[in-house]
Amino acid sequence: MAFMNLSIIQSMIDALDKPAIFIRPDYSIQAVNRAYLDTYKQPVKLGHSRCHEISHHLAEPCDRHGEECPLLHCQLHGRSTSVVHVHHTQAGLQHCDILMRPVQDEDGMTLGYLEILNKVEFAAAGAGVNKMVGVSASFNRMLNLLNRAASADISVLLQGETGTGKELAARAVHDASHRHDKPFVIIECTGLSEALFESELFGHEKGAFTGASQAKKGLVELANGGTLFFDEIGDVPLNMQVKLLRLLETRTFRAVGGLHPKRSDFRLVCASHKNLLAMVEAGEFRQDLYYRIAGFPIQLPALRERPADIPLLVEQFLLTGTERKHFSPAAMQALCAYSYPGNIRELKSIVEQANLVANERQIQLEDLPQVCQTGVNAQQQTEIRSLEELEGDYLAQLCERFSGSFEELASALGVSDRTLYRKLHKFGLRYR
Ligand SMILES: Nc1ncnc2c1ncn2[C@@H]1O[C@H](COP(=O)(O)OP(=O)(O)OP(=O)(O)O)[C@@H](O)[C@H]1O
Repeated sequence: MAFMNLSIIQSMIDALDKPAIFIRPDYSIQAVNRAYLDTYKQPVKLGHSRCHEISHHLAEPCDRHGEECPLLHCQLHGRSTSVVHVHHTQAGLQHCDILMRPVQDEDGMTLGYLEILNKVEFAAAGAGVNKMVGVSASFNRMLNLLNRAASADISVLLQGETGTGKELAARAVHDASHRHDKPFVIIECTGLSEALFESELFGHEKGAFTGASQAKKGLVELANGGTLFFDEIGDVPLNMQVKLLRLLETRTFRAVGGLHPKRSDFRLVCASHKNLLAMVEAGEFRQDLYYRIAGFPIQLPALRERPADIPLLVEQFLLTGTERKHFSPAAMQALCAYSYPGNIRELKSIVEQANLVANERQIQLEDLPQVCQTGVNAQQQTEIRSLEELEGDYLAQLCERFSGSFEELASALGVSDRTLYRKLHKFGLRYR
C-alpha cells in the first residue's frame, strides 16, 4: 500500500475519539489511534501485531474460537458489518461492538479494513455489577441488536420466553439511548381493565369520577422525553388496542375528564412472551398495531440456547447471599444440564434457594430443588456411556430444540460450520 494512503488513514483514525485500527486481510494492524492504545494497554507493533492478539490474547483469529469474525464477513459480502465480541481491555473483560468497514482505493481495490470499537456499557462479561451478564455468541448477537436499536429512536419489540431478561433489555435500550437522563416508565399490561387502562395511561382531571379528588398525571405524560415500556403488550385486550394505536400514531392523548389533547414525546419499547404474529393471524392482536410497535423486533434467546452463560449467571446470583458460597462440581453440572422453562428468573431463584438451604460453604447436589437433580441422578444410575454417544445425543437434542440458524448453532457450540456438518453427518442427523 502506498505510504500516502496509510498516512491519510492514520490521520483519519486519529480524528476519532473511539478506539480504532486499520488492518490488512492477514489481520496485521497497520495504523492505530490513541484511544485504542489506551483501551488495550498492549504494545502494538505496526505491521506485525494482529488484532486478535491484542483484543483476545489469542494467537489465532477469533472465528477459530466460536466468535464471528467481522473481517471474514466483510471479505465475503464486500460491505461493512458490526458484531459484539468480548475483549481483554485495560479495565478487564469488556463487551465491544465492533464496526468493520472495507477501505477501497479509487479503482475499487480493497486496501484493508477500518475497525472502530464501541464499549457496550450495559453488559458485563464478569459477575459483580448490576448489568446484563453473559458471554455466549447468542447473547452477544442480542447485545449487538440492542445497541443498534438504542442509537435510533425506533420502536423496539422484545420477544422471548418468560424470564429471558426482556425488562432488563428494555432498560438497557433506554440507558444506552440519548434519552437516558429522562424517565423510563413501565406499563404492566397484564390485568389492566378498560377503566384502569385509560386513567393509568392518560391520567385524570379533578372530579373526573367518584374518588378523583385530585388531578393525576398518567404514565404517558410522565414518560415525556424518555422511554415508555409496555410489558406484556400481547395482554392488551382488542378494544383497548385501538386507543393505544391512536396514541402511538399521534403521540397525543386526552386525560379522563379532560377537554384538551396533550402531547408526549417518548421512545416506545414493548415486550411480549407471546408470539404476536400468531396472535395477529388468529385475530387476537391488531395487525396495524403490530407493525407500529415492531419497528425493530429483537428475539431474546432462551437460557437453554446459551448454556455457556450459566456458570457466569450462577456466580452473579451467588453474590446476593450474605455468605460467599460456591457450588460443588456435581451441583454445577446439574445446574448446567437443566432446561430452565422459566429461564434466567428460574436460575436465579434456584441459586438463591440452594444458597439458603446449604449448611456448608460448598453447595451440594442435594441442596438443589428436585427438578434440577432429576436429570443428573438418572444419568448417575445408568452405566457409563461413551463421550461419543453423549455427543450424538446432545446434537440430536439441539437439532430439535435450537431455534437459530445452522451457522448460529455452530457458533454457539464453538465449532466451524464444516465441523458441525461433519458431526451431524456422522450421527445421521439433519438440522432443519
Ligand atoms: N443477562 C442477565 N444477567 C443478569 N441477570 C439477568 C439477565 N437477564 C435477566 N436477568 C434477571 O432475570 C430475572 C428476569 O428478568 P426479566 O424480568 O427482565 O425477564 P422478562 O423476560 O421481562 O420476564 P417476563 O416475561 O416474565 O416479564 C430478573 O431478576 C433479571 O434481573
